[in-house]
Amino acid sequence: MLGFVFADSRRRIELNAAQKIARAVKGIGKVGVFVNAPLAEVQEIAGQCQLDFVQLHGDETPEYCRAVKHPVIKAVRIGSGFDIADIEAYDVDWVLLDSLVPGQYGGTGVAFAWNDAQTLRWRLKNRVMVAGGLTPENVGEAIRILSPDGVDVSGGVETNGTKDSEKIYRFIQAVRAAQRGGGNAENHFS
Ligand SMILES: O=C(O)c1ccccc1NCC(=O)[C@H](O)[C@H](O)COP(=O)(O)O
Repeated sequence: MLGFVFADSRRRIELNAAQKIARAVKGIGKVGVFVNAPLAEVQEIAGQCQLDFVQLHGDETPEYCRAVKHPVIKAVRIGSGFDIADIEAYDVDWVLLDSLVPGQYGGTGVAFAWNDAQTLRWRLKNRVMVAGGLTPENVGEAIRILSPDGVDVSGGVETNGTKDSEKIYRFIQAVRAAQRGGGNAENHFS
């Protein structure tokens, strides 16, 4: 999947540019990343860019997620003291486990303690994606520990703030090697 960040971020993409890329891309799931955006705005952009998924990284409630007309990837931030029941309340297609860094909603470049999230991972009925500080070097270990259905990477495949095709290639190779070792993760870049 390919992610378009519409949230406040150095990676934010303008709507026109996202539409052009979305039209050109075939055979890859298109994901829009939002943080606490008004529902109407999310629906409008999702329609205009023909998004396959809406990825919500803010404080969106389970009710908000249910109201979204597109399949939802709900990011939850894993730090000390998270409540599994709160996360289980999300009846969404995917739950994305990301890192808790105060003041940041995503794209932190920080990994969370994968071992501490194993119970959560296996309690969730949703498909599970893992994010946060993944790199070509560590993604295999994250897959080995959590057996996610997908992985999501941003900063770990960048050089000087720009996506780096060589790192993306190595990341995919590392995911495939981990899949051969028993994991089943897909790739997702934003
Ligand atoms: O990437 C951003 O700048 C961003 C900003 C605000 C909300 C979400 C954002 N990204 C969402 C993602 O899906 C990232 O890929 C994910 O958080 C992992 O990022 P990283 O730790 O850099 O791999």
